[in-house]
Amino acid sequence: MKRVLEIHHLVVRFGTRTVLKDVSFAVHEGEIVSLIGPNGAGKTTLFNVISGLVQASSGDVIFMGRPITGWAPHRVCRAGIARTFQIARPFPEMTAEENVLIAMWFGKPSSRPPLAAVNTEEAGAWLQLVGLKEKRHTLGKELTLSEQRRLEVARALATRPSLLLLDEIAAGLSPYAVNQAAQLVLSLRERGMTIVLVDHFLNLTARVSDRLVALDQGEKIVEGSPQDVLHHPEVLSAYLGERETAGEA
Ligand SMILES: Nc1ncnc2c1ncn2[C@@H]1O[C@H](COP(=O)(O)OP(=O)(O)OP(=O)(O)O)[C@@H](O)[C@H]1O
Repeated sequence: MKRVLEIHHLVVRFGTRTVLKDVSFAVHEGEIVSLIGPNGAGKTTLFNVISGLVQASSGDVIFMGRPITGWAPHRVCRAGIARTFQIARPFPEMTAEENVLIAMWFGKPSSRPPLAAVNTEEAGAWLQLVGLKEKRHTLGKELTLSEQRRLEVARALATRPSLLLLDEIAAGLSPYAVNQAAQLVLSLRERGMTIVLVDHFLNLTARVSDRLVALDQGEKIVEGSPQDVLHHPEVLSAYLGERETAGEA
């Protein structure tokens, strides 16, 4: 199976603090892989390194076989990696449709048509996919939290990525909206999209993921099927905060 993303021995330091310690894993085409771990484990930092917002101290990010370590965010996006953010930030004074049109335009630098000529039908299709077609004329600032999150996904998809990074799409949502988010991820999987997901809702990640990669305090502690990882003693211990200290009786 083709490797879309490879993380090799990634280390990130902020000053004297090492927040990612020799992390390695790979994501294959069509897979959904979730990064899990308690607060401060390093999940968002890992997303930030992949998407070019944080520089790695050492190690490599390989995308579709070529190193992209240290690339600027716009270059990473145009290479085919799109991400959503924990805090959705649509353009507030633009409609949902205009938000998607901008993303479509941004994602096509080589054959960029004038903005006015970008295809509203295609924008409608992305909005339909995330369940927002009927909100296409609603301003970004008037959408609910759940709708803004879905608009983020539509904007990310509109850049036509080969890899989608979804950061906390279910945080702060009602159980109904969490379920909608899970359905959306599953529908993207059916379309063959390769996805890396960070989410605190373990029953969402377990339900939609092929594999989980568990981090704790910047280290990868285990990876494997959701069933295996969620029952792994080190994962249970990390979530319960019951780490044993070496040397203790
Ligand atoms: N710019 C920064 N400067 C210094 N320390 C940082 C910076 N960004 C993150 N950290 C620290 O790095 C560690 C990992 O943070 P990160 O946000 O990646 O964890 P996380 O697993 O995403 O946590 P959460 O689930 O709470 O979002 C934390 O201890 C955090 O305080």
